[in-house]
Amino acid sequence: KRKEDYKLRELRIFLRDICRKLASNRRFYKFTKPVDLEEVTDYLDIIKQPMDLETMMTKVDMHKYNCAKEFLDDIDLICANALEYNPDRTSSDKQIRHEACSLRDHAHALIEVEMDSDFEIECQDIAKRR
Ligand SMILES: Cc1noc(C)c1-c1cc(NS(=O)(=O)c2ccccc2)cc(C(=O)O)c1
Repeated sequence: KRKEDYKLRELRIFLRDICRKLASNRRFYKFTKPVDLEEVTDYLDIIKQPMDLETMMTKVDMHKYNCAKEFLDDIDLICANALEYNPDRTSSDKQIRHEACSLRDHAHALIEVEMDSDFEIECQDIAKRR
């Protein structure tokens, strides 16, 4: 195995831990699974690229993320989807928008604190080459 394959394995171990922490926070419950298209029947009319934390965990296992930035892009997608699908002044829409912004900020903060910045730079260089 190449040296960079060991780096990417270390990245996967790190991202699984981040994903687990986010998915186990009760505040982010609505983002843990794909939106149920039987329950939310017009979801795909409005949201063209659904995303959720379970799907992200699968993407980690399938080596889809080569750096933390790519992982955070999917977190930002979860948040953007929730803001787009739930835009109204109702309390339920406001609540899910608040939860979505909290998920986004928590994820960025967790990675900022726990990730060595040089390691992320090395991963982003690998990502560019792939
Ligand atoms: C996410 C999301 N984005 O737009 C909307 C609207 C939601 C969303 C989706 C669901 N129901 S769900 O079956 O798709 C589901 C349940 C548990 C975990 C993950 C998804 C419930 C709620 C709610 O407010 O209770 C909100």
